Amino acid sequence: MDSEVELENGGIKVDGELGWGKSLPVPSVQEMVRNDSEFVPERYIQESKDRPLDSTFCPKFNEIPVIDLTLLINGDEDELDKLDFACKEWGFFQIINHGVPEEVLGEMKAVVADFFNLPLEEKKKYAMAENDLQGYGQAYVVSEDQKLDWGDLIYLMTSPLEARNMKYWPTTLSGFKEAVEEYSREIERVSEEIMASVSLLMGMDKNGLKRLHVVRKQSMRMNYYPPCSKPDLVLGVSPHSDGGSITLLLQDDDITGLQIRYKGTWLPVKPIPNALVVNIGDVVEAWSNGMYKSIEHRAVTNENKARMSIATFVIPHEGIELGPVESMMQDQPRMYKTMKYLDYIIHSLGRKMDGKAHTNFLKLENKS
Ligand SMILES: O=C(O)CCC(=O)C(=O)O
Ligand SMILES: [Fe+2]
Repeated sequence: MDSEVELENGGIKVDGELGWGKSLPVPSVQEMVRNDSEFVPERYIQESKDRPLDSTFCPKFNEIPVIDLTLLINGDEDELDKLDFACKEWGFFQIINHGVPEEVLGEMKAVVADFFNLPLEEKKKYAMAENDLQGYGQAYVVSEDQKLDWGDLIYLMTSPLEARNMKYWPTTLSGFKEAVEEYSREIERVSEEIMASVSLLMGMDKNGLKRLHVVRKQSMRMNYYPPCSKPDLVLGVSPHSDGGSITLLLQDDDITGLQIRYKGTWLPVKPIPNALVVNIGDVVEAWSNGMYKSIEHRAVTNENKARMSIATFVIPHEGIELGPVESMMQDQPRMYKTMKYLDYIIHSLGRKMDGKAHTNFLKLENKS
């Protein structure tokens, strides 16, 4: 099948290929800052309502739950209850005792830093092509006058092997491929453990979520946020929710940048060294009939220091029919439609991220 689908952003999706959308080319923020560390062009200055509030305005420093993965694996009921609460109330939690060796985390951060430290000409060899979201560049840029994020990224499909496009992998960079592969395997194990517990909580056997994916895919978005002379006016990543099933984020230990929308206010997620931040994506929100929420989040920048983060997305096969599972419709009515996941991806990728707006597409009318 190779029917073409026109995207709102002007890209063309050919069914059966991986190019699901495209993002317009934008300048490298890192390069801009290297040339002039003071200047912030108009295109990066957010409308007043979207600007990060000064952190001293944050009403209360609530902390997202911390889950001990080893306890969870050992069948600890209290930890499972904590996970249930974390998924319902927060959609976000940090995991500790996850068993990923510190060296693997360290290597991963080091190769990502090495990549962004390459000269621009070198990085451009891995630039996103037309009609592709993999590679070095930006995501969700669909018009010339939309506000831009203060960051650069490289996005790669990491698993399964056939989904990789090695032309975007900086394989000449010593140790990059090895570090990504090792980290990818570890994250796969950790995500399976989390999904096994979430499956139980959703009234399925522990392989329930695994089966629903049909084929589990994994991709990584490696973000680099240069320092910004006006951090109160820009955003590193605009508000969005993640379109996969779950996301596992590795972030710098010493710089707070990630914020989640919690009861209408933006709360910072304070890094715990060597922990992973996990969040529920749109797919689990739909499967759980809205019980577990895919929470809106964003990243802010820092005046003095660059920040890096590595988001690993677990994604089901694009051919699945996405909709609530039976066990989640016993005590409450169906809140979400059933739709082909590919149609949802095309819908989400074809527009600028606007918080959670795109997930309304998944909901039945009049259900919010
Ligand atoms: O940098 C961060 O903390 C957030 C990144 C993120 O949300 C993403 O890549 O989807
Ligand atoms: Fe995200």
